[in-house]
Amino acid sequence: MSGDRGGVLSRAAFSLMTHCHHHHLTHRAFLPSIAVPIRGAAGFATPPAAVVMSDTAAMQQKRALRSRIRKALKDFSPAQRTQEDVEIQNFVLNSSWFKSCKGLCAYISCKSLREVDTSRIIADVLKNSAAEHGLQVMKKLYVPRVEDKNSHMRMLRISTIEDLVANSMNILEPSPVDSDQNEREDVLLASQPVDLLLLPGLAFDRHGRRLGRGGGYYDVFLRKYEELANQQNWKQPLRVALAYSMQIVEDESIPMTETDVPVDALVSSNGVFPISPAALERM
Ligand SMILES: Nc1nc2c(c(=O)[nH]1)N(C=O)[C@@H](CNc1ccc(C(=O)N[C@@H](CCC(=O)O)C(=O)O)cc1)CN2
Ligand SMILES: Nc1ncnc2c1ncn2[C@@H]1O[C@H](COP(=O)(O)OP(=O)(O)OP(=O)(O)O)[C@@H](O)[C@H]1O
Repeated sequence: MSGDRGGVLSRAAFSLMTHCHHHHLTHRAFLPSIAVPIRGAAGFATPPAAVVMSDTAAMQQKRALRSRIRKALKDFSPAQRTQEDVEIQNFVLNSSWFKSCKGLCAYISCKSLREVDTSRIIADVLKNSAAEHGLQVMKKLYVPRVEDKNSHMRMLRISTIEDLVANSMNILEPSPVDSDQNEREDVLLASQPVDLLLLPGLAFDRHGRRLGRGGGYYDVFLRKYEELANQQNWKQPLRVALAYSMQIVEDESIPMTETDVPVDALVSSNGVFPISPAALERM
């Protein structure tokens, strides 16, 4: 840590780091030395009170960071964006944790929001000819549908790209019922767990902190799913965020508030960066 510029947050981050040195990060050659797990093996540690800066200060800092990243994304050259889209999706598609996953939640990327493209990943999951799948069972895929403005989003199961319709924000999302008028399965009501969550966001850091678009949709969903998995005695799914290199920011830039849920790993055009102990074990 360089000095104490960040005040409370910086000291808190340092104390978190010193608690986590027993994870042998040096064994992972591809992991940058600054990537340090921020929670214990039991799950996400609620940060001590001192870690949480005043909520209004945090909100202002988040707002400023959002507009900085939005601007950078606007200025990102289409050619470079496309290149990173290809590389990021290749890292996911070629990974053992993706190949072996039986169920996942993923976002349907939106071009105008300049989100990391997920179309090849979605297409891969939904490809359904027996020849392509061999003996593998099809992965169950759940994608977001916004239900109301109160940070309420459901993850509904789709089986073809045709299940998606554009919403008022021009994001593709599943219709609530399928072509047979059956309710789609909600991942929070499913009898089987998912093992992977592919997450969007505006900014991320090497500790797994994540800044979303400010709706709280994902934070609320991630909490609910964590609770469900705990109740059911399921293994927690890996929370993996997809990020353009410009979306990965320095350590002190993303303030964490009480409701923020960190991610287990990042995938950027530079590779897969496991962060949490669960990620280090499984990736
Ligand atoms: N592809 C995708 N689907 C998703 C999300 C997402 O981030 N990406 N969501 C994750 O929450 C939910 C939808 N939430 C959203 C929240 C804000 C905006 C949006 O257009 N924000 C504008 C600014 C709007 C404003 O503040 O006036 C922006 O970020 O530029 C879009 C979706 C569910 N589905
Ligand atoms: N678990 C929760 N329960 C209730 N409100 C929440 C929860 N999580 C977040 N919120 C609220 O949602 C709003 C947006 O939060 P925040 O700025 O952290 O969202 P974000 O991380 O950018 O968005 P997202 O999670 O959708 O990507 C805040 O007002 C926050 O209090």
